[in-house]
Amino acid sequence: MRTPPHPSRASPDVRKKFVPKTVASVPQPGQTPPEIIRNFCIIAHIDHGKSTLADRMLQLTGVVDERSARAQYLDRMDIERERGITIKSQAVRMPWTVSEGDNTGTTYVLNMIDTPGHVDFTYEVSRSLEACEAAVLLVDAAQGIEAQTLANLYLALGADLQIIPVLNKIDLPSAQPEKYAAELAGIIGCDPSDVLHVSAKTGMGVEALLNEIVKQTPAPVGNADAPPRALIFDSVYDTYRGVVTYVRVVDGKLSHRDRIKMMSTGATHEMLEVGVISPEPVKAGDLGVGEVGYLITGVKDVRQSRVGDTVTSQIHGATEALGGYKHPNPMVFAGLYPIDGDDYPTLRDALEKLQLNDAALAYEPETSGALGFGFRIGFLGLLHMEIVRERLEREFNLDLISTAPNVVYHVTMEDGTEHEVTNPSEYPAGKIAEVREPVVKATILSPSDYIGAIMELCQSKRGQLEGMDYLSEDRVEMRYTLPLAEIVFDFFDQLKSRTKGYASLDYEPTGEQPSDLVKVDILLQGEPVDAFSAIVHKDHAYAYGVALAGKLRDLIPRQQFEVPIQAAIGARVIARETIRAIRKDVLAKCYGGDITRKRKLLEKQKEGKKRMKMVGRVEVPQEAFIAALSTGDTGDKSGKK
Ligand SMILES: Nc1nc2c(ncn2[C@@H]2O[C@H](COP(=O)(O)OP(=O)(O)OP(=O)(O)O)[C@@H](O)[C@H]2O)c(=O)[nH]1
Repeated sequence: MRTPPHPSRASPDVRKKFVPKTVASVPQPGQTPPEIIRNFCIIAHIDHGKSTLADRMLQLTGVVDERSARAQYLDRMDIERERGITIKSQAVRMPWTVSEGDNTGTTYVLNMIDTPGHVDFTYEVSRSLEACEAAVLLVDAAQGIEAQTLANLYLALGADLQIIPVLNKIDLPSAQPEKYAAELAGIIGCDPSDVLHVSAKTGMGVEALLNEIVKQTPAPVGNADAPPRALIFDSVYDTYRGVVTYVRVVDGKLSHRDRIKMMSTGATHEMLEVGVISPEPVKAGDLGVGEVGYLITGVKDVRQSRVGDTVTSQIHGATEALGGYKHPNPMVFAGLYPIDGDDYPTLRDALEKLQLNDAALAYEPETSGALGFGFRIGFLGLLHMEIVRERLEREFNLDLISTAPNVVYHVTMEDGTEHEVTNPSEYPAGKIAEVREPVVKATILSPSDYIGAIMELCQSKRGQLEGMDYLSEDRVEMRYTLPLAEIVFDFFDQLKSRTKGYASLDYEPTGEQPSDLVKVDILLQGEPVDAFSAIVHKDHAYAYGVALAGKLRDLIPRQQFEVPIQAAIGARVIARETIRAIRKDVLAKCYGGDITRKRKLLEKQKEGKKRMKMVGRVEVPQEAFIAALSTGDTGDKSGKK
């Protein structure tokens, strides 16, 4: 094959041919003037097509070529890909040469931040927003506005972002662009003709959207001569490189030669690398005002590089941190126990590794009389819990039992002492003056046909209607205050089934309220089984006790003696079931004198016993724990998981 002449030695025409046009004109990291930077994010309700739109933009800007494009390029985690949801935010730098209007031909640097859409990860969305000047508000043209469309819009408006309204999936036959453009324009306060129409799937309208992003997004503003300040909006653990921290530079310059300081803790670190993602990491010397990129230090644990914190340089650093740092507090707790007790050390190591990548994950060891050694784990919400559990089982090959999830209660005793209860079995005994539980502000969006069904559901879950608005003649927004404990069970499933899947839900914590709560214990043969204790509202306690006792009666096999199952509040028994005695003679069917066959049967019976847990004298099969503790399968909290 003939080697082409080196561009510098070739004739001017040939040189043109060999120097790709884009490379020459693409501004390099650290040397990009803020005037040509556009930082934006895409916000939407779950499944409205953010990741697909991001893919299309990567292709159109040439960052990912046709060949290496794969669906949801930015969703890198296996679970993200399988479930089709985004868990961690991602940021990509894309050059875009405007193809229409005033600045046609000018190349800009777009930093796109793909955000997660689920309520559990709202904190990540709010951090990503801080790193941007504009938000593309994406709405499915066949579905219209949903609860998280609104929640995310309010977050974006709160962060002072320019909102670019876009209807997606206009290729669908069921799309109703006119209707939903009017709805969208109504909530933003723009003209329906300002709403862009795209199909992330076919790519239609995406080029026009990129031009519009350049036009509408304000350029970042910052002081280039000030000490560096950069906002951490994401932080991930990489097995080979340690913690990779994603930042948006607000002032000054972050250089790979700097030693840096985390302003919330004062911890300093050596900088090993800075760079940008495009779409794979590209090393750079510096990152200047308005730029979005990553930095790598020797840090091995994401908790030392917290989302929301400000990075500055150790020498001549900034003195004032950027606002808005908030520590994500776990909202839901559950016990996780290995089914095989020998796996406890593996579970401990696995949690340690997972925490490197998940700053919101909190855990501490706990022991249960029934389940043995395990951990009490704090999660941001139920989806977070499911994901952690799935990752533990899948990535570390563990079989786990999880106890029913519960929220954090604050208990004040009559003598004035305070207790924080994250595990029902630690509920204090004695004279209680007040119990407070967390409450949330829930927003439900639904076709107006289901108002009655939603009200009924919320009432049964101790909800308080705070307000109701019609978004259009047949869509309504309902606002409720609800105890978080009622939402973490099966509220969402019930809402979906009662509204044929049409309602959507978003919620945010709003504090605590005093409530009439009691602890219900389950006793087997008079012995309390800690794993089954639950804190429930007084009005639901009876139904809960009856349902769980009934369920355990069906799940626990008959033993050689009678086993009473009781549900009790303190010393007062509220429900009772009995498992009648049986003497199971495995040899009964084995008449005749074949001794080897008899021995085999006895051996088999012994094997079976190994999978039982002894609770007092009662043998409880693992399946009984799993089935009884599985979320939302109990009494008035029934529903599918
Ligand atoms: N017909 C059609 N389908 C689309 C379009 N955009 C996205 N989809 C489909 O809609 C589904 C959801 O798309 P995603 O891109 O995963 O949605 P998302 O908003 O990123 O979801 P999360 O990351 O979970 O918040 C996928 O099955 C896509 O193939 C579109 O323009 N037209």
